[in-house]
Amino acid sequence: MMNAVISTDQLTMRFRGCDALMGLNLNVRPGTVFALLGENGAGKTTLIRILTGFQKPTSGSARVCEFNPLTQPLEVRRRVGYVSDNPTLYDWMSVGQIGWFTASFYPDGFLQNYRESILRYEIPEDRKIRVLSKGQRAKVALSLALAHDPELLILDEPTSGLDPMVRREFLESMIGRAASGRTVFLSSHQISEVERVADTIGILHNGAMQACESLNDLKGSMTELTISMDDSLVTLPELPVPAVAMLEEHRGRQRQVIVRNFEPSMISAIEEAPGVVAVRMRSMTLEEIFIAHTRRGFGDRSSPPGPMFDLADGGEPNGGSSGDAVIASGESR
Ligand SMILES: Nc1ncnc2c1ncn2[C@@H]1O[C@H](COP(=O)(O)OP(=O)(O)OP(=O)(O)O)[C@@H](O)[C@H]1O
Repeated sequence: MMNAVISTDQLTMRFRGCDALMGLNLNVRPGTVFALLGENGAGKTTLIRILTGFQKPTSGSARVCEFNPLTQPLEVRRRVGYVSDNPTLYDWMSVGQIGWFTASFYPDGFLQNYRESILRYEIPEDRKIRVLSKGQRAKVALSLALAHDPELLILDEPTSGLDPMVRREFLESMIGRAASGRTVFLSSHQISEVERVADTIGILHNGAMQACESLNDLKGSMTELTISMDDSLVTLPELPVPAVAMLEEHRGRQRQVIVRNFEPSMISAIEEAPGVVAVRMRSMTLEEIFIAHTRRGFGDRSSPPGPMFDLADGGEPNGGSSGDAVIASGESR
């Protein structure tokens, strides 16, 4: 079995006036549902276009199913099903014709799988693509991408256009694919949906991977502490090793600190520090973790002295931070 279905080495994509990807190192293991999360413009589509051979990177390299998408695009496409965020289908064909046409590029079994999928989605085969609703087009695109039962399914915003019921069923079917050893790599803005199905999460921000780990590890490693101090000017106590403060906000005498590697047993050490009145800890949802990772200043606190955020001053850093921070190495691990 291969070690990584997708691997990238220092993958960099520079457009004129824009660094879309900045030295990305990524490994996606087989049999996983990997969710790539990122804000608008984070570089998700650029990464997917490189992985599918549609875009040549400025530097660095990528391998998909052990092939180079640039020099071995056919090998890659044979093994990969891909649905872009804006699938282009031949509008003048009917739903049946496009299946028949696409089947000619794939081994036997494609057409039968496609027709079964279309039937399940209740789309008439004789309907022209051009008159389909957005959701029906998405269903046709998904049916085409899945009909050759690909080793790797790459989906860019797969559920946009699908109604909630179909979205849920579709995403849950991805868990079954992963259980059978196939891999699903999807980019999404729908964090709560992703949380139900993904086992590994990558958070991309300004072209750099801020976090890349299993959902359980990511959720288990991040904690929000609310520390009440007896004076708003007292500095926060040092956190016990290996806890690291990643982001800190002031609200008068209260500090909200997002901490990596915090253990409940550390609370008493903080409570005993000078100036500390009370400490509360709370685990974070994936959505909160995502928002924290994409905030200005995240990670700056991991290399003290970090900037302080004062909400009373409109949330702007007053510690002199410039630009966006990255955690530790700034790479996926
Ligand atoms: N062909 C191009 N020429 C110039 N800039 C580009 C090009 N393609 C992408 N970019 C820029 O690269 C950055 C990343 O874009 P990308 O489409 O990868 O983001 P994304 O994470 O997929 O965003 P969204 O969630 O909005 O789809 C953006 O700043 C975008 O403007």
